[in-house]
Amino acid sequence: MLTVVDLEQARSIPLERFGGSCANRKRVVSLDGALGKVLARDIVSEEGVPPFDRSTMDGFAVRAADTFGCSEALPAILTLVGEVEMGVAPDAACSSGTCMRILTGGQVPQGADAVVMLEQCEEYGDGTVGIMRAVAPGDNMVFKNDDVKPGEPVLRAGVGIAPHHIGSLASMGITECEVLDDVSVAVISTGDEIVDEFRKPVGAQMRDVNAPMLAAAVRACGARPVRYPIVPDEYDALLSAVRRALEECDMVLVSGGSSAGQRDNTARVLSELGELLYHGVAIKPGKPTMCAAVREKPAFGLPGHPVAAYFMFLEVVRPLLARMCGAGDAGGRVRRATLREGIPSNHGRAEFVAVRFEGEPDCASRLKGGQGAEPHSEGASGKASRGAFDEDGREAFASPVRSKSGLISSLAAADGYIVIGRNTEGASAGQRVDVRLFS
Ligand SMILES: Nc1nc2c(c(=O)[nH]1)N[C@H]1C(S)=C(S)[C@@H](COP(=O)(O)OP(=O)(O)OC[C@H]3O[C@@H](n4cnc5c(N)ncnc54)[C@H](O)[C@@H]3O)O[C@H]1N2
Ligand code: MOO
Repeated sequence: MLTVVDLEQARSIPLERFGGSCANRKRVVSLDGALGKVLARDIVSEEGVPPFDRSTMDGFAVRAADTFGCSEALPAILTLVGEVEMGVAPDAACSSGTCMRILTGGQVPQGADAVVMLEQCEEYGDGTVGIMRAVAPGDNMVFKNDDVKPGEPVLRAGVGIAPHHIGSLASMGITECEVLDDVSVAVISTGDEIVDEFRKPVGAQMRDVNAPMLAAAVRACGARPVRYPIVPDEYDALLSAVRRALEECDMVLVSGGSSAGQRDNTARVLSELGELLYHGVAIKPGKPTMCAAVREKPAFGLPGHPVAAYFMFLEVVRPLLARMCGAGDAGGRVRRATLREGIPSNHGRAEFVAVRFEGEPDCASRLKGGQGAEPHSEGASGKASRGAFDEDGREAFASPVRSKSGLISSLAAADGYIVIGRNTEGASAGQRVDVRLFS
C-alpha cells in the first residue's frame, strides 16, 4: 500500500533517518587522488611558507630608508655589494648605503627590507646603482611565513578539496591527507525490456537510460557509483540483487518496478529486507518513488521513467547523498526568473516543469538606476510587475519546455526546472520563480 508523502517530507524523512550517522569513514590519499574529496581533519603546517623573505620583482634589495626622498632627478646612490643567487641563501648582507642585485623569488638578504624594481634603477658601471623611486619597507617582497604560519590551521576539515588547496598542501610539503572515504551507491535498473547501453535493442527492448544517468548524478555528488547488472521483473532476482548491493554499498538506488503493478517488485523487496518509510510522493512526475531503511542503510526505489527518476534523484536523493559525503545539503544552484507564459497545473500534486532561459537584453542599468523600467505583464498572482534579475543584474526569463517523464532528451532543451506547488492552479505568466539549474 502506498504511504504517500509530499515532496518536502520525501526529502526530510531520509535526511532525518540517515543524515546524522554517516560520513565517518576516513582514508589517506596522495595529492594526486585528493581532488574533490572532503578533508577529514584540519591541516596545520609544521613549516612556515615561504621559509625566507622573498623578492617578488627583479631589481635591487635595499634598505627602504636609504631611498626616502629620491627621484629620477635626484637618485639615491647605493654601493652594489653583490648578487643573490637563485635557490641559495645570500652570502652577503645589506648595510646602510648598499644594495644587492636580486631576481624574482630570490632570498632578500639580511639588512634589506625592500626591493626596488630594475626599471627604477640605473647601474653606473662603477660599482654603484642609482635608485630613482623611493620604496617603503616590505615593497616588492613577501616576508617569511607571510603565506603560512607554522602551527596555524590552513585548511579546515569539511572543505571540498579544490586544485588551489592541492597547491597549498604541496607548498607545505604535505603530500598526503586524510579524507572522508567515498560513499558508495549501488545503481540497479530493473525491467525485462531494458538492455544495457552497449547492446542494440531488439523487438520492444529499450536501452538502459537510468543506470548511466544516475551513476553520473551520483558521481557529480562526489560519491562512487557501483553499477549492477540489469535485473529482470522477478521478485527473487531483485531480492538477491538488492540484498547483495546493500551488503556492498552505503546506499542503493533501484529504478523501475516502483509502481503497484504485478511486475513491480521494488516495494515488496524493500519491505521484505527492511522498513519502507514511504511509497508515493505527491508530485508529478515521480509519484511512485519510495524510500526504505535496510539495516540502517538508505534504499530508494525510483520511477522507471527517466525524467521522473532524474528529478527525484535531484530533489530527494541528492540532499542525503551530499550530507553523507560531508558536503552539507548541496541543494543545487537556483536562479530567479520571470515566467514568460502561464503553466496550468491542477491535478492535486506538485509538479516539476522543465524550463529554459530566454535571452534578454542586459538590464543592469535599469536595475541599478531604477529608472525607465518597463513593467512586464502582471501575473495572475499580482506579485510581479517587473522581471526578476540574476546576480549580474541581467533580467532572466524562463519558458516551459514540453516534456514527458519517459522522454529524457526533452530535457536537453531545458536549463533547469521549477516546482509548481500542490495547492495552486499552476503558475502564471509574469510570476517570479526559482529555477533549479541542472548544472
Ligand atoms: N496503471 C498505472 N500505470 C502507471 C502508473 C499508475 O499510477 N497506474 N504510474 C505511472 C508512473 S507515474 C510511472 S513513473 C511509472 C512507474 O513505473 P515503474 O517505476 O514501475 O517502472 P516500470 O514500469 O518498470 O517502467 C516505466 C517506464 O520506464 C521505462 N524504464 C524503466 N527502467 C528504465 C531504464 N533503466 N532506462 C530507461 N527506461 C526505463 C520502462 O520501459 C517503462 O516505459 O508507471 C506508470 N504507470
Ligand atoms: O509520475 Mo511518473 O513518475 O509520471 O512519470
